[in-house]
Amino acid sequence: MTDTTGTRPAFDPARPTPDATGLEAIALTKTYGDGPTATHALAGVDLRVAPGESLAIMGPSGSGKTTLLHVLAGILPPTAGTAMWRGRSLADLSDADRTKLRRSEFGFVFQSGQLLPELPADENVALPLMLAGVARAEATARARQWLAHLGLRGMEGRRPGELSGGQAQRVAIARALVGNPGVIFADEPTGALDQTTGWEVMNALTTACRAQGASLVLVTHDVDVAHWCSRTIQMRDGLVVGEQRQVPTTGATGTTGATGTTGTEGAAR
Ligand SMILES: Nc1ncnc2c1ncn2[C@@H]1O[C@H](COP(=O)(O)OP(=O)(O)OP(=O)(O)O)[C@@H](O)[C@H]1O
Repeated sequence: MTDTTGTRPAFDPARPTPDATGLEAIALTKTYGDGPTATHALAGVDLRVAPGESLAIMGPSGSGKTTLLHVLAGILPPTAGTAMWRGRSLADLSDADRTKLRRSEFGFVFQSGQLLPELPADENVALPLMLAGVARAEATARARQWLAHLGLRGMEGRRPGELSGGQAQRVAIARALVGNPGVIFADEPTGALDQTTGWEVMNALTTACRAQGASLVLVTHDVDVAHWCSRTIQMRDGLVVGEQRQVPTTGATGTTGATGTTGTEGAAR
């Protein structure tokens, strides 16, 4: 399948490329503005996230974490370099195909506020399926299954304002996963929650990602949250400056993650 120019492969979720490799960033840079006020948010990031891998992105405020997440997810275009999903450069896709890819292959969980306040939980979760063309009855049935799976049986009809912060985040997780995406992008998903609720949400998020075989890319300031992932990278001034692999925390054992090896400069590939 090609785009209207006949030169560019269009995204076709039914036909992943044979060398499908998950997410990849090659020499990514992102500059906001220009001239003397330009901000170099990403200064050359190389990164791979394997299928099914969970990656935490940490670093001081302003180090480029959210920018990296947004460029990897195709929300923001890079200034230079390449962001790839399953061997395809996101920049090579038309806007329509990039939107299609985000809807079908990527799921998103943000700190808060991403649910539509006027819709009940089941309709919030069903929405991405309906946008992808799934009939309402089937979309709602699948949404309710996910809500039950995440411990929200009986809350399908509640609007976001009638849910606790942790319950609302689990609805958001259900919405992110209902379309069976290959990767979940999460930006401070527990940032608005207390520690206990944050633990429950991370348990739900990582368990669901593992069950689906989805990768997880998570931005956090909280080392305990990062420990739910199998790898952590540290960013500073738009660069990856360190990396640890770790045994992730799992709710099944209740253990916190133990750091395995500690990487050094630019060790993210
Ligand atoms: N839309 C924008 N326009 C201009 N500069 C921006 C924009 N978004 C981010 N920046 C700047 O880019 C740099 C990186 O921002 P980014 O939000 O990626 O950092 P971060 O590590 O996620 O920060 P935080 O932990 O505070 O959320 C910062 O200096 C920020 O001020």
